[in-house]
Amino acid sequence: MDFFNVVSVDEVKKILKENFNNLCIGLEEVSILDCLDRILGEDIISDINVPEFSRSTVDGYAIKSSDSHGCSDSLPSFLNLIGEVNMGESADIKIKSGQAIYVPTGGMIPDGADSVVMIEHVEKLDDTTIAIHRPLSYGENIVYKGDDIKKGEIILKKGKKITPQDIGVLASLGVKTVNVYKKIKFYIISTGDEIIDLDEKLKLGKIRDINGYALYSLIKKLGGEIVNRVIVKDDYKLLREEVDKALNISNIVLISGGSSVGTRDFTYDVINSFDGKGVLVHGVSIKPGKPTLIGEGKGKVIFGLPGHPVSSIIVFKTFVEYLVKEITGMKDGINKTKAIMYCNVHSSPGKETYQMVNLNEIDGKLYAVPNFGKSGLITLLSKSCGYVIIKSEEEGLYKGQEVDVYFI
Ligand SMILES: Nc1nc2c(c(=O)[nH]1)N[C@H]1C(S)=C(S)[C@@H](COP(=O)(O)OP(=O)(O)OC[C@H]3O[C@@H](n4cnc5c(N)ncnc54)[C@H](O)[C@@H]3O)O[C@H]1N2
Ligand code: MOO
Repeated sequence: MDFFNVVSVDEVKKILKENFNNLCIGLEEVSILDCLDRILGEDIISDINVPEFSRSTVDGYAIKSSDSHGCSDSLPSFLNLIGEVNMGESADIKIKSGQAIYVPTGGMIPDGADSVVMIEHVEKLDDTTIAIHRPLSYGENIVYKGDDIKKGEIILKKGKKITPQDIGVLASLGVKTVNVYKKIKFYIISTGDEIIDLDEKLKLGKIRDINGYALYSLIKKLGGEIVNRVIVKDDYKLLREEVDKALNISNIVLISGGSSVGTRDFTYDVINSFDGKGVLVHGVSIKPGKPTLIGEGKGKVIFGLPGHPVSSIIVFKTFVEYLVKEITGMKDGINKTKAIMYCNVHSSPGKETYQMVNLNEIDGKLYAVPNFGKSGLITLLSKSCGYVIIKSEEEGLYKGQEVDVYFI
């Protein structure tokens, strides 16, 4: 007998996409100094070329490269030095064949020049004559106008998680503020008569709130905002009151514990008690994490995460992160690596199994070494760097098989 109406991981993702993809969180304008790790809410299109003028990458003499062709130590090219370009100023001087102009690193390349010979490769014979001993190719030591960024180019795409180097790009364009997605507001509720907070005295039968703190940190890492973190007793009325409050001030409510079908598991009934679609998912063919609940109330998302710490974290990573990425179009780069299975691992067919692993480098090859343990043990995760996913139709993974290791 099964009290759950179990659906697959892919079905859950489909349900999330269909029901919450349009969850409106809106955009806000922030200074580029405050936009690190935020999700860009607009394409950034350059309205200038960067650089706006061709620049020298060395201290040297701007010349026509053809004037250096064929020269050597024994047969130098002699050029007429006609002036210099000042840093930060326009080079309103033009060179012809047989002429050279001094240019500092970053200085503007004068019209007519197509290369810069470094001062170490030049012999200055007098104030108006230099000798070049090695030939230069066309474009040598020059960054051309628009080489970095072209006018009209989409240089940063909507959905990108903004990095320090992106902020450098924005500065190069003279962009002072950008539109980013507002931080998704999360409300974390840990339920259970046995759960106590860190400052309470630990008595037999009680355990500390692990999930509240781990979820708090996962949300921060994901770029969300935590509006509140509370512990609520196993009491329908108290839990309903707290969720009601949460739905009014957050976008996503996370309730950990009480998601199963025990006599003191109230999350299911609480989710169904609000205006809205109520429970959409109760039970996922995933291990750990089977008793997961997902629902909608007052237009907001409610996740009932299983109480066991490993399960709640895996479910967060699998579904909450997925939803946040769907809503914001967030692309945050590579979060996995290829490795070789160190040994055989069995799974529970019919369930997508998340097997914790560590990465070990042996003879230059990266191995995924499994860590075994129960989903109630938080150290199973802290001792692991990630997990491998065994699909529900597979019976396990084989020693030597190539796998993807997802970082936690
Ligand atoms: N009859 C069945 N019982 C259970 C099933 C099942 O299929 N049939 N599934 C088991 C699985 S798998 C899990 S996971 C748990 C999930 O149950 P709940 O979500 O209702 O969680 P609780 O019963 O409240 O707690 C489970 C466990 O986790 C500890 N816990 C809860 N919250 C926290 C927290 N914030 N920090 C640290 N630890 C927490 C709690 O003390 C329990 O030990 O259901 C199984 N049962
Ligand atoms: O699935 Mo439970 O979530 O194994 O511990």
